[in-house]
Amino acid sequence: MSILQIQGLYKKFGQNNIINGLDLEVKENTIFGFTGENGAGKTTTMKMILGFLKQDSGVIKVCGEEVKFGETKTNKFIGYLPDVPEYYGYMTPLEYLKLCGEITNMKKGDIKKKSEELLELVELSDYKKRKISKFSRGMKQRLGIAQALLNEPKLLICDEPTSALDPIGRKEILDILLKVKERTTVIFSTHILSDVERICDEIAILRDGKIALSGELSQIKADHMVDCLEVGMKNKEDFAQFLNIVRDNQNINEMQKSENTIYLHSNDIEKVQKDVMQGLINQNLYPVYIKIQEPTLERLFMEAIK
Ligand SMILES: Nc1ncnc2c1ncn2[C@@H]1O[C@H](COP(=O)(O)OP(=O)(O)OP(=O)(O)O)[C@@H](O)[C@H]1O
Repeated sequence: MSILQIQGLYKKFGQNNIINGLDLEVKENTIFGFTGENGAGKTTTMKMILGFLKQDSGVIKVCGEEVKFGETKTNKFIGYLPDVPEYYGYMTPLEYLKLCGEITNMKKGDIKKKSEELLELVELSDYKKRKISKFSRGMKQRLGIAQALLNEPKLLICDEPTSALDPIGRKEILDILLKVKERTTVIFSTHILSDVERICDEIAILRDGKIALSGELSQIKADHMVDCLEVGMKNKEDFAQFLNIVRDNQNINEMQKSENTIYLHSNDIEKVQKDVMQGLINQNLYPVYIKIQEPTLERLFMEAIK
């Protein structure tokens, strides 16, 4: 089932077409990486999904219900983590979550139970009675995730949750989002492609106000296989013997070597793969691995935004 559907979305600021015919679909229980260059319009799109900003035209549906600007009806399905969450620094996480629960009319008993459970999930249980003003940025982001999950949303929208964090803080957030996937769908906007590669099942790359590339990350990679076969050999001796197999292959355009690994480039990579396998069998040689290289997300991104 689709949690989010966007069709023909347009948004101008002055004379600038920021969102220009955007179509998007996010399936249930995925982590969806929404990426694009700085200023591509990611935050603008999210604000329209939340009904905070009015689109010029187009339809946005969350859990099948149409989003209407200024109305918060569809936001009952959504938990939102802004890029820089704001807090009352004098409060503790427990007090803050209690306040959020009361504002949204949760039952008293539920607030307490849910707060404890979520603080455990985001690994802040040991800090639940400390003042938020003393928290690091990463801890504030983690508390933001707990807050966004308080009402058990069907969709969690995170706007650049890792951008301002160091590698440890980033890993903590990514690990939490992976755990969160069991209970909700996550849209994760970022321009940090390695983060997308680490946790996202599906991606969309925004370019010129519309989607330049989207789909399952593994499928996109499979569709954009690089014309390069990578073969790893056990040791120098096997590597030298392997070189004799490929040295005179007319289908190989270029060879690169690194330690006991060789990269074979060709316009007919399947033919080279067959020749290499046959050669290995004939010579009774066993590679450590042999694979057609996958493109990196960075390469796909650069191609998509060209
Ligand atoms: N209220 C506004 N008025 C005028 N222009 C705006 C407004 N909000 C955003 N913009 C412009 O729209 C474009 C898209 O901005 P947006 O913040 O959506 O991009 P983004 O993809 O989230 O970028 P970043 O990764 O830098 O956060 C930018 O050029 C921005 O300056």
